[in-house]
Amino acid sequence: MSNHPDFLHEQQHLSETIKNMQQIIKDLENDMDNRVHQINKSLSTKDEVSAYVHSLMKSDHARKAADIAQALDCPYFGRVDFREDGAGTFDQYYIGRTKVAKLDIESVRDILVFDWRDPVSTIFYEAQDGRASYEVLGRYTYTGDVSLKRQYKIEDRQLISMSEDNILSKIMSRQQESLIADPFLLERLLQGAGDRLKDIVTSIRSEQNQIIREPLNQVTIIQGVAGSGKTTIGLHRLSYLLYNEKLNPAKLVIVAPNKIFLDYISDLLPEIDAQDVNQTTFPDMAAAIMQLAPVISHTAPNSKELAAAARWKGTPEFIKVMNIFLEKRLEKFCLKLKALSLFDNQLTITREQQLEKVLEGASVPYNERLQSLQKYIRFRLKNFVEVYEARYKRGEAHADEKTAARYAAESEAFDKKHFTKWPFLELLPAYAELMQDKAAWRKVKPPGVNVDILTAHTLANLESGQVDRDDLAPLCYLKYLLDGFNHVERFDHIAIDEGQDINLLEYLILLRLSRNTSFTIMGDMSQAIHTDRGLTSWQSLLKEVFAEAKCRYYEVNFSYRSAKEIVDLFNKVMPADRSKAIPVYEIGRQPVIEEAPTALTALQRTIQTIEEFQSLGCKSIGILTKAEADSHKLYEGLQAAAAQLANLHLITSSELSYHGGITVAPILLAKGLEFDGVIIWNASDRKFTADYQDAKLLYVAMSRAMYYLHIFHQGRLTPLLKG
Ligand SMILES: Nc1ncnc2c1ncn2[C@@H]1O[C@H](COP(=O)(O)OP(=O)(O)OP(=O)(O)O)[C@@H](O)[C@H]1O
Repeated sequence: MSNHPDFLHEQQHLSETIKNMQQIIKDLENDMDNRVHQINKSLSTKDEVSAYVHSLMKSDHARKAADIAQALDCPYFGRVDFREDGAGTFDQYYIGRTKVAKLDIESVRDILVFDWRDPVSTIFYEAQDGRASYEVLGRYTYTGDVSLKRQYKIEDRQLISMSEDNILSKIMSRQQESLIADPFLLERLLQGAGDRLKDIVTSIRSEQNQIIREPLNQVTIIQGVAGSGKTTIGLHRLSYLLYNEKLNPAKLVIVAPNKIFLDYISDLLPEIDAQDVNQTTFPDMAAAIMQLAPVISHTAPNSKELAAAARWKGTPEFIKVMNIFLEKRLEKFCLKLKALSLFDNQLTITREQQLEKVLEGASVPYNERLQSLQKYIRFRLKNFVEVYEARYKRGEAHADEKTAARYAAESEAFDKKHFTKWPFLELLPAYAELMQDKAAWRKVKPPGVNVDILTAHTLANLESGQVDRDDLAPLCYLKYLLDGFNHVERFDHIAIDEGQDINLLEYLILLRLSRNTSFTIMGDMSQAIHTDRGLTSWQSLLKEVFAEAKCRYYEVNFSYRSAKEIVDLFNKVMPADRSKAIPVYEIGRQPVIEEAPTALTALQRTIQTIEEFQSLGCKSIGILTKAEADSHKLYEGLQAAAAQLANLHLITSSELSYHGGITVAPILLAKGLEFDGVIIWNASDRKFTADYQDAKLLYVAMSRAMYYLHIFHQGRLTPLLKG
């Protein structure tokens, strides 16, 4: 560190860089001033000048100057020395959060600091064993030797420490050795959870870097164990794509599981220049697609039959029922079509002509087919009336004013009457009708689903003015079949977090919103804890939705969140065939499993454990329950029994923001979040049976903890934690 032989040299380099940066800021500002000066002469009015100045301030120069000024405190965090094969000397590349370059770049030396997203920076993240390569524009590859990879800690423009440790190879090869090989990574991992997710640009691992830099127009799937950095990598990937592909952030969207999660990632996005990317949840997206916002009932299915029905509603099989229903509707309409004869039989629109309009085009939405015929008929009528009027105005024989007026009235009357009974379909009534179309259901026969229960439940819901969460996907798809998606925005890239909880039908909808089948999907099949929705495997997604697409599948198994002691315990909960998480650091304190004989003792011990965690330095503590109702009760209990606990919050399905501090939450809603310490309220055998579903829930709960984990059980301990 400070006794490193190069420390002084690096200190000098840092102060020179800072001086140069200040000069660059001045140059950029002077350049802007000069331009204003020049333009002052050529623009005539004050308004024109101020409009120009305004646009200049928003220009690249102004943004660059602001970015560089912001980077002055810590211009870079790494350096890599690289010599391209065939070249004579090693070049030094300093890597930071923002590119710092002179106004006129003549050689690579004029770039003082490379942005972490620049192609060359990949060497810093991936250099191993003295060789590395990077690719530019997906076409040119540069390979060569790396003689040095250095990491710096710089604060307030001062070099605090530096290190040349390259960890990943050590982590991978270590078995019995110490887990911690990289002091910078360790320091970062021990910083604590804080209130929100943080950026990792200074410590991106090689395996993560590869995923971040995958090409844009493909489906990139990241399957990763709990805490492996999926969310973090996915969001850094968006930043990378925005920077390198020059995308418009408004054309990117993050689909997250809930609003709390969006709040949780909200600090990270501006840090990596991705704050303008759209952020949404599937229900919000669905409201925009459906152009209505029905009340969504959030109660989970209360019987096996309803759970099976809810699951089935998310499969592409449902589209078959919709298609049969709509085809029948269309057929009935077509059968009723008759030739039209108007204006003293001078205008005839044959049945064939009408059929041609209705059946034109392969994938035209149902309502659009009817509209297209309606437009055609209206056009023919209007055209006839206008031509007749023109004829009489020109004084042609057999055309007179009175008849022209009669024809105009006939046309108007026809228009008023003819279309009134046409079977245009509105979304919710159509969905209700579909539920009652027994013949369509008979044709499809959903396997393992009791159709009577499914349809009766859905109809009862619709009658009471609400729909289930699981109806959103079929409703969106029905909207697509009825009216198309022209009213909805298309995206250049869609990033989905907790992708295992999105079902196939939802994916098919998202696919229709994507311009180039460009997706980043992050998820963990071991965390698929919804009984009524989600994927059964990534393979099914690849086969049923992305069969035509270019796909890249990654598995990440290092767990950066939880200390080894916690990872070892949550690994045990999962069935043997599931990928195990590999820890990267340990803290020397085992998780505690403790019986609390009564709910009252559990409450008292929970309060003591919170205080103990706080005395150990925990800033964020999660107290997790299996059911949402238990969270409510516990929260009230804590408020009543421990008024001294400051910053205590309850997360519920209707809560929109995450506050940090002490959080009481049902496991389902704590998904994706992390805490310095976690208390599991009751891991008894009655709450968590040996069932796989319960194992996944417990796995999610335990893996929210970074350093400390305390598990209470009222009654016998769950078999999942025994032995
Ligand atoms: N390369 C890294 N350097 C430092 N910290 C990292 C790195 N990768 C991941 N982390 C940290 O690991 C923690 C877990 O990351 P993240 O929440 O993205 O994981 P996840 O796989 O999405 O988790 P889960 O599926 O359990 O919700 C975060 O605190 C993140 O900052």
